[in-house]
Amino acid sequence: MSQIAFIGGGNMATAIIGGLIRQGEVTANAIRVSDPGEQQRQNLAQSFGVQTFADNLEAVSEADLVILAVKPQMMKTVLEPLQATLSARQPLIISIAAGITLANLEKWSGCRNLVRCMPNTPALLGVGATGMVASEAVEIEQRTLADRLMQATGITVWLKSEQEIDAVTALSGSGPAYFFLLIEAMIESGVKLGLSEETSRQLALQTALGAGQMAANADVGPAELRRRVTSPGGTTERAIFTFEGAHLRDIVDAAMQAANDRAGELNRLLGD
Ligand SMILES: NC(=O)C1=CN([C@@H]2O[C@H](COP(=O)(O)OP(=O)(O)OC[C@H]3O[C@@H](n4cnc5c(N)ncnc54)[C@H](OP(=O)(O)O)[C@@H]3O)[C@@H](O)[C@H]2O)C=CC1
Ligand SMILES: O=C(O)[C@@H]1CCC=N1
Repeated sequence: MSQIAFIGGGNMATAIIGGLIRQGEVTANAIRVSDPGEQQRQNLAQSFGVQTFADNLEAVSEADLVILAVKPQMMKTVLEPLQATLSARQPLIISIAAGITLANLEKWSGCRNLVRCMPNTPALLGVGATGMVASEAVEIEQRTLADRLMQATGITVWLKSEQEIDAVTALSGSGPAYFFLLIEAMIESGVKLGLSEETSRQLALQTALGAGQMAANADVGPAELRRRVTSPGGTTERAIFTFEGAHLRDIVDAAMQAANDRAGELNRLLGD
């Protein structure tokens, strides 16, 4: 592959570029990033040695693969001025934007070879999770290429249909924030119970890490792992009873439904 262009050099682009370079999947001089922020461009150039541009057209002009990493609300505005160049070159396009459908991406870019991905921020550490779906025109070699690129940031899962990607956004795309919220709340409660901020933070973070690693590596499911912590008549039982009494599962369900619905709205807001 000769050149990869990133349109938008923010949080997720940085995470993916970091993964690609760390894994040796792509060399820095094959990566071109466009972003309006001068500071952002400088940071990317300094951290990774990639080529940066203020002008999107310059970034995509020689690219065989274009990764769209701007906010969903910007997508139409960003793609329409690039349409003539993109439709003439027909690069593989990978969009990581929440909500924006393959149909709209095709309409605005003039490209048929499209992959929609939903990564998440742990991609920064190589432990990301990405859901993926491709348009019908995408050839097997292009699917393999997209898969290899995203695997540089963690695991990939190919979805049965595009309809599933909003659910992936609600689960793993936004999901890190749910766990961070729980960690924040646990730290605050630890302090209320008399621990120092530092002790509470240290213990909450290590507990999150340990629980995540156990859940990922155990040969039993999370319900059984929870049961093993919960001594009959003990402390965990009281805490879980409190969570269930406050309908934690319904709260999680409502939150994920809201995230899923918002993904659809982000696409509809941009209209045709
Ligand atoms: N953050 C996350 O956890 C995840 C995000 N995503 C998706 O990734 C995409 C990017 O999100 P994220 O990285 O968080 O957002 P960021 O705001 O960090 O990155 C977007 C970047 O695009 C730049 N930008 C704005 N306008 C243009 C333009 N016209 N041309 C080129 N670049 C432009 C922004 O610059 P400036 O800031 O100056 O406007 C910014 O640096 C979104 O579509 C989001 O849905 C997907 C999965 C997870
Ligand atoms: O909040 C958002 O819209 C993006 C998509 C998934 C995570 N962050």
